[in-house]
Amino acid sequence: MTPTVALSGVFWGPARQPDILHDLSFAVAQGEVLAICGANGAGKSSLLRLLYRHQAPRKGTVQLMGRDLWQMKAPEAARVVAAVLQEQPTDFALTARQIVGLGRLPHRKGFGPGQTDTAMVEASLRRMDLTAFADRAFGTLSGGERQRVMVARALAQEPQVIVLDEPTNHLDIRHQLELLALLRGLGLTVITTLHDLTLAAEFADRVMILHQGRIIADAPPDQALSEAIIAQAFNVAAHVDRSGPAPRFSFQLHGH
Ligand SMILES: Nc1ncnc2c1ncn2[C@@H]1O[C@H](COP(=O)(O)OP(=O)(O)OP(=O)(O)O)[C@@H](O)[C@H]1O
Repeated sequence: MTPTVALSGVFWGPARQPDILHDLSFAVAQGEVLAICGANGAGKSSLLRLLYRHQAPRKGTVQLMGRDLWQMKAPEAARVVAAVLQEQPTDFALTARQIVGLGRLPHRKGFGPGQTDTAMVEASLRRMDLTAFADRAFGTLSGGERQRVMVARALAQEPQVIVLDEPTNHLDIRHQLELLALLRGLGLTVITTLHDLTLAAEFADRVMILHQGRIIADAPPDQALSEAIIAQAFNVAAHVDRSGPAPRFSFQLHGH
């Protein structure tokens, strides 16, 4: 089966500067949940930007559903891949419902929203437990509520792939677990960065570890999140206790 997302020999760097991402090759199957972990500056957000067609690779190819992402027009790519990002470049005066409605733009044919658009927006609001906040201005919502609006907007986009940058930031424990369970339950291909290794271990089918722009592990969580790999990626001494139902990670600075 054609993978949903496939990168082959991808290099990327800012204009006139050296490469930041080096020779990335991997494929993600339909419905797979991939967590990308790594230290600050490892290249996680840069990699995500290649997946939602924000920046083109310097070398190599990024394919969606077997097609080169850069051969697609932007709205076509937006019908396949939705992104939930840290920065929220939205008008704070818009209501939550209006922001979720922006997710329908790649699907709209006529001028105004049709019945399907309205139904999708309402379903996405309900799914993210946002019905009570639907008419509030985005700027008046808490950080966690805003994050849920951004996820609802991505759901309204009806994508096949959802790309998320640290989606659990700002969320309390219950909403973190709920969001990750919901993402798993969608049956979509999910590619997300996660700083929390415990959440990555519990939630992802596969964990990719980036270190200085290179993939140093790409495997099921118990293999990718080994003490040796964590030590290399984060420059700390790591201990993984696998005696319980879920792995427990503890860390120490070297020499302490
Ligand atoms: N447009 C750019 N111009 C210059 N440097 C950039 C640019 N984009 C990214 N970088 C640099 O590339 C490196 C990787 O950045 P990136 O944001 O991808 O890391 P990250 O793994 O997401 O980090 P964090 O965990 O801190 O969010 C960093 O050193 C960053 O400063």
